[in-house]
Amino acid sequence: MTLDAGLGATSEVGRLRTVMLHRPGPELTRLTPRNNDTLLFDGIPWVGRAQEEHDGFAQALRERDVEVLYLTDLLVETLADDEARATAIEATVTSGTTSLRLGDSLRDYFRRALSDLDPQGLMVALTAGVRNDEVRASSLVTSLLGHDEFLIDPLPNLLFTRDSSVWVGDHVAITSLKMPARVRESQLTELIYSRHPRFAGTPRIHGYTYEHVEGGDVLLLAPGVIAVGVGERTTPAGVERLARRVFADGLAHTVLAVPIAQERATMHLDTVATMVDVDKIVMYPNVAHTLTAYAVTAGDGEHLDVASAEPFLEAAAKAMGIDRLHQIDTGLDPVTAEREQWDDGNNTLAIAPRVAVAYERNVETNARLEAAGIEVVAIAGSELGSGRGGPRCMSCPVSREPL
Ligand SMILES: NC(=O)NCCC[C@H](N)C(=O)O
Repeated sequence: MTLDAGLGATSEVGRLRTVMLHRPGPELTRLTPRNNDTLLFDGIPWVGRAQEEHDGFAQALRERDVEVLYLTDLLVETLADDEARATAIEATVTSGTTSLRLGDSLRDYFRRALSDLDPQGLMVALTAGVRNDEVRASSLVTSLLGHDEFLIDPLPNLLFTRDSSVWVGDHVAITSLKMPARVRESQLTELIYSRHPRFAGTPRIHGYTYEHVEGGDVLLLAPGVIAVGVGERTTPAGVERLARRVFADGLAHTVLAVPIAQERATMHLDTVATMVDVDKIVMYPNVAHTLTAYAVTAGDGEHLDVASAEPFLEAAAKAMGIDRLHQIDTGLDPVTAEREQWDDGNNTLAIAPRVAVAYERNVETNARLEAAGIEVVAIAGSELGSGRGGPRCMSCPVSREPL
């Protein structure tokens, strides 16, 4: 197996060649007012409109010569292989909360029932989940659980492909997602990256059973410099493991560990800041003066050298070897800034230096981006946004040109 020489990314802004998205599908139809909080959505999206908005996003990327891969297509292609199917089924039925919910009889039932499905049917079962009233099994567990309870949970947050894997150079990190509703997502990316012919053989730097690291926290500020948010999702131990590994594999010389508030509004570092040029960052102004970073570099052997906390923008510029990392949206009034941050105004996806996809609704932040010379590719996201993620969250760059 020879790897595609162009796989991977060393920055946030190198010309985007290939991206992995997930077009919202039947998993979103599983959301109800009773489960949306647990499933990490702030509302019940209008699924058809969310799909239209997502198609608009994909189209905007294709019009700029970006190849769009869909996670579910890759998954169905991967599941064509018998061994991959068996691995996927076993991982699902033995996965933490699912395994505990099913018990022995239903676990065995699902082993058989899922292996009877074709790759497309299996993909739908794994992503949209299976409700109690959708199985033919009858057991003590099916009798006692409510008819509309999930035996296998749906994965509505697959939409946010940023979080379930992240490329660092030509290596891929299979992330370890913190929230129970998302844990199974990276079993699927693990399967794709290890068994899909396009990716098999890609070197790894993390795994889904390791300490928590989520892709939305990982920002490739410049070749060799990675910022990692540490807050609600990525843990201190997660960034420690990642740092050790990227140093050992020569993928970075500095990791900036960036504490962020453990709150839903700032669940990942990319909810407060994203790169839009080699030396420009759009950043939630209400945190700009308080955000700090611990610069981590390789020490002797396994030891890591950890510098004292410094203001983020200063630590980043120093590590990147530039005079200044310019913050774009200074001057936004705090209430507008708060509203637009909630709606992912700072969560942009750069297609190239100074060209970034952003939600159209964040008019004030977008105006500042334009004023700073950034071309804003505006997309609709009123329904997509109910999952609290913007263009960066909804995309996993698989290939970017080096700067
Ligand atoms: N990188 C990101 O900020 N991703 C957005 C994830 C939203 C999802 N509903 C979650 O709570 O995990």
